[in-house]
Amino acid sequence: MSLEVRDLTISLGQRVLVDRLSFTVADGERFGIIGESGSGKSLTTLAVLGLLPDGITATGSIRLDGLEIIGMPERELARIRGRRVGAVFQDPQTALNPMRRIGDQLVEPLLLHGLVSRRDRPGRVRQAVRLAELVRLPEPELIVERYPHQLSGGQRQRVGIGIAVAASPQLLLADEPTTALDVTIQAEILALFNALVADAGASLIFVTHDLAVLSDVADTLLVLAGGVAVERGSVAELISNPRHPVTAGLVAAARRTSFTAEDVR
Ligand SMILES: Nc1ncnc2c1ncn2[C@@H]1O[C@H](COP(=O)(O)OP(=O)(O)OP(=O)(O)O)[C@@H](O)[C@H]1O
Repeated sequence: MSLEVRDLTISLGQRVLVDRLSFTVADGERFGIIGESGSGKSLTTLAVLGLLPDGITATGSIRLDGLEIIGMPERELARIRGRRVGAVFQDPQTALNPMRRIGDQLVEPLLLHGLVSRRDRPGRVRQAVRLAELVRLPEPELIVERYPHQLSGGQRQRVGIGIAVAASPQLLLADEPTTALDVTIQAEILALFNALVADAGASLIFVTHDLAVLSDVADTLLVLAGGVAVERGSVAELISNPRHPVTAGLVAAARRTSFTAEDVR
């Protein structure tokens, strides 16, 4: 799945929140969007999903395999979300429904897109267990019967990822999916993203404020500041030779926290 964003401008009335942003994500590419809080990362990913909050508008062009997302009617957007583009957000606690079993939530996208029948209970259970296995949840047959509060934070995020990849989308959007997790769990989840996109041949857009995280899951990087793209390039290149002060600040912050010895050499 390729994504082509051209002159994307996101506004709230007269206030421009994202200003003429352009980037391309090739088929199978792992693309990172990084920037400080308020730089426009989340609005950019929401625009790709056609999910901007009420009152916020987008102009320009967002093409998914040539299909224009901006101005697309809601019914058509609903056919794309979950099916062609999967999304994982920061907080698995609020993304999951506390009242529904894990298995039911995992298969929801399959039901929504007609890939399994609501009447086919054995089929639904099989699919739920398959997805639990895919995201490496322990005891898949048992865990699909549980409720979100019975899982750890890392396990809940695995469920969130399972839901995102359930209908085999060819583009996966991840907005700070590891920010709420502690560092060891974070590393496991990043490894899972890498394995899933490699196995599916899917493209990944990974959004974060933490360059150390991106060095593990992205090849190419776009740096946003105040709604504007200030720098772009390969992750290795930007880490070793940041040109914009914002990028240099992100490199310094990552060095202080969790770069491995290999990254900072
Ligand atoms: N629903 C909204 N109403 C008004 N302004 C908004 C809304 N959502 C975002 N903004 C504004 O748009 C700008 C970009 O926000 P966005 O959430 O995309 O930033 P971000 O880089 O994802 O930050 P964070 O890492 O804190 O989520 C910010 O100035 C923010 O205040």
